[in-house]
Amino acid sequence: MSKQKLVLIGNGMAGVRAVEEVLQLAPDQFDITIFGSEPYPNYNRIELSKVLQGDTEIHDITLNSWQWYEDNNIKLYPGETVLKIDKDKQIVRTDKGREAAYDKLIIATGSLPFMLPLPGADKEGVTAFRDIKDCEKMIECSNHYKKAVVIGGGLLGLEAARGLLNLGMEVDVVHLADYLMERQLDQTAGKMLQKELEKQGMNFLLEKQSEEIIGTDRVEGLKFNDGHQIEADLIVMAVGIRPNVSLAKESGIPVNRGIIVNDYLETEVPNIYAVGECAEHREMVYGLVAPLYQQGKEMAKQICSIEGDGYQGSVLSTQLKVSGVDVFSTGKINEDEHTKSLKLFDDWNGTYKKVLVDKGKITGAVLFGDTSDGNRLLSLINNGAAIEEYTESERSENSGADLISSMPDEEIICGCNGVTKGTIVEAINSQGLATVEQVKGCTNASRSCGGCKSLVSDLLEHTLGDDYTQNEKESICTCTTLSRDEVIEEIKLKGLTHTREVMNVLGWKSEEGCSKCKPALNYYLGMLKPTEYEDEKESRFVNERLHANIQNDGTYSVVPRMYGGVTNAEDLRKIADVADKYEVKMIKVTGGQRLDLLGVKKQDLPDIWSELDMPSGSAYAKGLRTVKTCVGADFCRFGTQDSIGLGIKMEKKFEGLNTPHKVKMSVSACPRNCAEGSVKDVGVVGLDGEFEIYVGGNGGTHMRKAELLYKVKTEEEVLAVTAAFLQYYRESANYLERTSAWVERVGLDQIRSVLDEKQTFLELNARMDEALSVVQDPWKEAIEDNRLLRELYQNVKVPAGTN
Ligand SMILES: Cc1cc2nc3c(=O)[nH]c(=O)nc-3n(C[C@H](O)[C@H](O)[C@H](O)COP(=O)(O)OP(=O)(O)OC[C@H]3O[C@@H](n4cnc5c(N)ncnc54)[C@H](O)[C@@H]3O)c2cc1C
Ligand SMILES: NC(=O)c1ccc[n+]([C@@H]2O[C@H](COP(=O)([O-])OP(=O)(O)OC[C@H]3O[C@@H](n4cnc5c(N)ncnc54)[C@H](O)[C@@H]3O)[C@@H](O)[C@H]2O)c1
Ligand code: SF4
Ligand code: FES
Repeated sequence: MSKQKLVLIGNGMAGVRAVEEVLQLAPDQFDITIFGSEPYPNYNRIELSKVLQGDTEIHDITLNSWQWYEDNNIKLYPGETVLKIDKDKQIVRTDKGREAAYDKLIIATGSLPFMLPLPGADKEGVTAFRDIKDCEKMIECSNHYKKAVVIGGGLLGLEAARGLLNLGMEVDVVHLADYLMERQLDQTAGKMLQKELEKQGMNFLLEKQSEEIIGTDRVEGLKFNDGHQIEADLIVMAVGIRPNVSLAKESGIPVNRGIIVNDYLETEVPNIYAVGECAEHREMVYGLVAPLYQQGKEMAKQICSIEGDGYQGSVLSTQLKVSGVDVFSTGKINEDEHTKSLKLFDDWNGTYKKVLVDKGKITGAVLFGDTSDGNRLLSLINNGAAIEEYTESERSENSGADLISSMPDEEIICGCNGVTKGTIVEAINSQGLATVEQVKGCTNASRSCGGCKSLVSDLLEHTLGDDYTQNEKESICTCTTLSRDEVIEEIKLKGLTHTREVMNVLGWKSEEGCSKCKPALNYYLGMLKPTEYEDEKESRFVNERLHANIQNDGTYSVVPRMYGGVTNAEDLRKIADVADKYEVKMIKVTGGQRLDLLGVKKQDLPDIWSELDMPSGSAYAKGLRTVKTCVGADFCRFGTQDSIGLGIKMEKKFEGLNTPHKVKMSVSACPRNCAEGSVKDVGVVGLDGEFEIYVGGNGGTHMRKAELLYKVKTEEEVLAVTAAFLQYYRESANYLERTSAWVERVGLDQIRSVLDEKQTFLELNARMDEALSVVQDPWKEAIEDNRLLRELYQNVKVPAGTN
């Protein structure tokens, strides 16, 4: 029998999850086709907040890889929009002129951000916050501008505001109501939240009605209806969303606020279903994933002709994803004439709890400061529990393992995916799961907002007991269940030599690997066998492949090496000549004391490197970037040491070294520390007759002050300690883990105990020397190798004199 054709319009979170449900129920029943306007595979929209806040990167938020579509024989048309549904012929038509016939059609077109129709809203610098494109726009803007205004003090607006603060912008939040998140919180919690966020640096303008966006081409300010106005370089509108129903409406499918569906997510047109934010069920339209995933589950049963109870509507719960602030609300949030409430307000500790009760039953809750009871209250509401069930057990006093052990099996651990304690424990026991990542793969718990990760971890600990710590590991990516340590062990044991071989032999789920594991494996293989391993350039991130940082306008930056931040007339002349000849847009002195040629065209890169005839400054590399130096004893009256000389020696020694993440160093010649050693991976500070070596500092988003590792007497000792420290870091850190995170995780005592062992110290130095023995200047290597040039820089002229 030929398969039925299932077509999905909208390659987003709700639609693709529904397809996953269908595949689970009936893997062979359908030929599946998916159309998605966005040019990506299905990604975790929720994590855009974390991308903006700097906690994760865009390439890490994919939910279903390209490979997943292939593995499930799904025809995916990314970047293709369905314009018409012909419900009589059962065909959809796209903007690329494609037609696809369906037996069953799912509409999952999501929502559109609501943009206030203010005069000036079309100016450059005004954006929504809905997709990857918006997120990139804000990140890009933060590189050039200072002042951000977020309109809307709801969940989205506050998460955007936190992200923009992290990106170094000043942030005003403009809100219509008299307290924040008035749709999710009561006034007490809303005001507590405001205080907390003000402490974090946000500025609030409440009860403000925006009237006009000011500026010429680009936004310059925002004006209110009371005449007051504020400056703005960026305006983010986060004032709610509207179901994206135009396609359905124009195709004659009945629509109210959303596309009208019954309990089985069927529209009024035969064989057409709607799910997600575009669907309206019992007059409700939802904007959170938990209800959308419940809808998908019920719809999948119906599509696969499996009897089910149908979707009955959802009790909502929300949690703000801003670090340092715990807020939770569920169900009803404000009292009325039918409700009574239990309230606990602790001004001293900054916690607030309100539980609403209607006819003896719990109907809602608002929690601030301590949200550990959140999921339990949600479960109690869902089960129609009486308030006594909550008050009689004082579980919120407990934490971690105690909290977990007192939970009944039916309590929800992951609100987004509706996964209970019982389901997770069953999966851990029956499938031998040992990590949060594996629980996620098996049950979906923690796959969406990630807010339940610590509960899942507690549950693993509770279920596995002593085995947990031994087993706890995070797999290096979703292509494998193996952790970094296990992969490295297997590479050594089995003598594996190439990334492909590692993936094959170790049973990678995806033959090609992914953007997370490929560069990591390439690094680990190179680190383990520096003299034998041939770097797989295609596995590296684009900047490292091209040896230049790509800029927001598609041009590149060129940073030649200037050891210790010292230059001379000859090098400056070459830089000036190149800048003139290739019309370099800007020459900028970097924070690491280098000269950065900005705005270089890709095809000019090899010529520029050739004409500069200077080594690469590795400003793009996961390796040593710069050694910043102060002027030191030769010129400064406070200087006790030759900081420049030592800095140059360090840079010459470690240049070109591959490390798990970028490494920045500095040398200052006295404790005034002008080269800022406290925020460097390695910061050397000269004292009279000795040097202090500080490690693990970071001046970026995750600020960390470096810690004193050792005091030593000579420059040779500085070089040897730095080599041992960096080699230990190279060998034991996870790929993409900065020294700051690694030192924090491993602990300085452990690092010292390794380096204190004389033999180990010498061995680390020897392995470092081996790694350094194969280092080549990447620019020189590229311009001397025609094949490499053609492969990497297509359309590039090959400089004269190369082979
Ligand atoms: C920054 C941010 C943070 C969030 N945080 C949370 C959170 O913490 N918790 C939570 O529960 N929810 C959160 N949400 C909401 C959650 O992401 C959404 O509820 C969810 O993504 C909705 O899924 P959906 O599939 O209905 O819509 P979407 O994910 O928007 O997917 C719809 C897709 O359909 C495509 N499309 C539309 N029309 C067509 C067409 N004609 N042809 C082809 N393709 C089309 C769109 O381009 C889009 O890719 C957040 C949202 C944002 C923006
Ligand atoms: N952590 C989470 O769960 C999370 C995070 C982000 C987004 N989301 C979801 O994304 C969707 C969009 O979020 P949202 O915050 O935009 O929607 P929202 O409707 O929850 O909040 C919008 C806020 O903007 C305010 N507002 C409306 N008009 C305004 C105006 N003219 N000036 C100033 N303020 C105005 C409203 O008072 C409201 O508080 C929602 O469905 C939300 O649930 C959820
Ligand atoms: S760190 Fe000390 S020696 Fe170096 S420039 Fe500053 S004051 Fe002078
Ligand atoms: S609660 Fe959001 S992923 Fe579990």
